Amino acid sequence: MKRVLVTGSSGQLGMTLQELAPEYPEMRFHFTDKSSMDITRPEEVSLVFEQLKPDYCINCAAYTRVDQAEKEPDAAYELNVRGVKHLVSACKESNTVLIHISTDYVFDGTRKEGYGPEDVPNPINVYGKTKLEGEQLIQAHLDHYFIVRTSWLYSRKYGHNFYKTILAKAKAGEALTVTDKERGCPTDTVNLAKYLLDLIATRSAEYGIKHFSDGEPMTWYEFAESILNDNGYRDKADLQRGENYRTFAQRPVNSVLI
Ligand SMILES: NC(=O)C1=CN([C@@H]2O[C@H](COP(=O)(O)OP(=O)(O)OC[C@H]3O[C@@H](n4cnc5c(N)ncnc54)[C@H](OP(=O)(O)O)[C@@H]3O)[C@@H](O)[C@H]2O)C=CC1
Ligand SMILES: Cc1cn([C@H]2C[C@H](O)[C@@H](COP(=O)(O)OP(=O)(O)O[C@H]3O[C@@H](C)C(=O)[C@@H](O)[C@H]3O)O2)c(=O)[nH]c1=O
Repeated sequence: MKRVLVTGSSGQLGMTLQELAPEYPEMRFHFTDKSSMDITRPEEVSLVFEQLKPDYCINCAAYTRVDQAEKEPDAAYELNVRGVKHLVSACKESNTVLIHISTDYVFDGTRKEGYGPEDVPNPINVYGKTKLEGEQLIQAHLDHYFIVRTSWLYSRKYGHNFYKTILAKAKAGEALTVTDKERGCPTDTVNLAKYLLDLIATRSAEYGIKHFSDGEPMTWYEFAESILNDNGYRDKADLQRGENYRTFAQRPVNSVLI
């Protein structure tokens, strides 16, 4: 029986893992959120690790507000770098395999082709910079880890994401203007969660950096179109291509993961 500790369990990926957990009876899960294990508090992290002695820790806790991170970089750093540092120390102490989730936004997006795990990151916004620093800490201090970079993550059910924003706006009858200048691969949290749990179940993958997405490159505009189509709103909604939507952070033009 593998003991699996999950952090940030009330986020969209964490909630999806909770939903899928019964399908993996060979694992004993311990789901934590900010109130039961705040990853920025080293003493809380140590205590949970000492009590649980997890074989694996899936880190779903993160600062994910890309625009807001430009205004409060320290808050993003606290969670995505310092929080990760505390997890790294605890994993080292308890001999726990860390499964950490990272992002396509570690790349600058200037390549024409997709980005593979060996490509050199060069983040262009605060969120991406803090996520890259988190990755680097893990690589520097742990031998037994998976850094799984994913992209354009969405859950139809849980949390805040582009999918739910677009659908809510369409349902409210709001006009939608969506950029077609950025390209990436949307990823359903259900598919990512299965990939992560299968890493544990099969124990066949080599440690290191992995890329996981649903593998279908598109622009945000095309993603909005497909969301509306899937939900029967394509004809009813007013969807335009355009750059009117106000953002603070720069985003990679091409962040397709391969
Ligand atoms: N969303 C996306 O499009 C993408 C996400 N990723 C990565 O995937 C991972 C999961 O993302 P996602 O599920 O979307 O993120 P969410 O923002 O949905 O969830 C993050 C969770 O972390 C929790 N959290 C915040 N502060 C702390 C803390 N101090 N200690 C413990 N938990 C805390 C949040 O709780 P609360 O809400 O109470 O603050 C929230 O439940 C992240 O590493 C993210 O960087 C990668 C690519 C794309
Ligand atoms: C909602 C909306 C967004 N946009 C644009 C803004 C931006 O360029 C792009 C995506 O918008 P969002 O702000 O919803 O998504 P964003 O927060 O950039 O999503 C990112 O989140 C982090 C956590 C990741 O790790 C990334 O993989 C990626 O999923 O679409 C529009 O043009 N119109 C709209 O109505």
